[in-house]
Amino acid sequence: MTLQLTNVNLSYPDGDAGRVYAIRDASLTVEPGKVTALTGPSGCGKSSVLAVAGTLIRPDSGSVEIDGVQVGEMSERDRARIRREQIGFVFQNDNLLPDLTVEEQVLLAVHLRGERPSRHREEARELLADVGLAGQERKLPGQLSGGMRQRVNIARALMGPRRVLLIDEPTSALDQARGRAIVELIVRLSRERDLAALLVTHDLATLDVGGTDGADSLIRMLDGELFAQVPVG
Ligand SMILES: Nc1ncnc2c1ncn2[C@@H]1O[C@H](COP(=O)(O)OP(=O)(O)OP(=O)(O)O)[C@@H](O)[C@H]1O
Repeated sequence: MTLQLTNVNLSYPDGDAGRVYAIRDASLTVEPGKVTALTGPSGCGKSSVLAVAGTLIRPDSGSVEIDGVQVGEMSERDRARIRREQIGFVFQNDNLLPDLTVEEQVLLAVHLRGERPSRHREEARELLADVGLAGQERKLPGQLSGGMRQRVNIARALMGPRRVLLIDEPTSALDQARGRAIVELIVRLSRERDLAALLVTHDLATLDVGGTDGADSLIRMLDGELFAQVPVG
């Protein structure tokens, strides 16, 4: 499903009646099965773009569409449903709960949707095997490496019928080789599952943009503006 932002503007209140303009007239399209990387200096607005794309924040103006459906104009209740059912989030910090096993972390996503986790055990196991964690299902996060924890995070984000994957700095805690492996995993899963993936990163060395295992395109962001969606070869 295509993710499309068109002419999005976003500002936050900033002290006495001032505003800080985090996103300025930004448009981008992420096609299903493609990974678009978004990069730029700290504070340029990258996380704000993810928050708008993920229906966590309503923009001041402009539209957000998932598969042609305007999500910006939906009620908060419908936006929350879209978020639960269609959008997978992977954040910088893995947010894993220390007392839950790897399998339980992944099944938590199902539980939060109000479904019975026991019905999804097989799906969770297959997903964990797919991200390279077969045999690790009963481990606790404290027993895993940083790269393995990020894989759990990715598996959790993919539980259920996802269409869009939003990823914030997934490699910041990893060395370059492990970071590259995580980006390759995100690319492979996005292709296999036909997900529109938007990946924020500072870590250009892990992207291999235009390569067979790398991101499909790269957008640069500066002071709230997006520049050139480049399909680099
Ligand atoms: N809740 C908020 N209230 C006020 N200002 C905010 C808020 N969130 C972000 N900002 C401001 O909006 C601008 C964009 O922030 P954002 O976090 O989107 O940037 P970023 O590129 O993701 O930064 P980083 O790479 O450091 O995470 C910054 O000037 C920031 O200070």
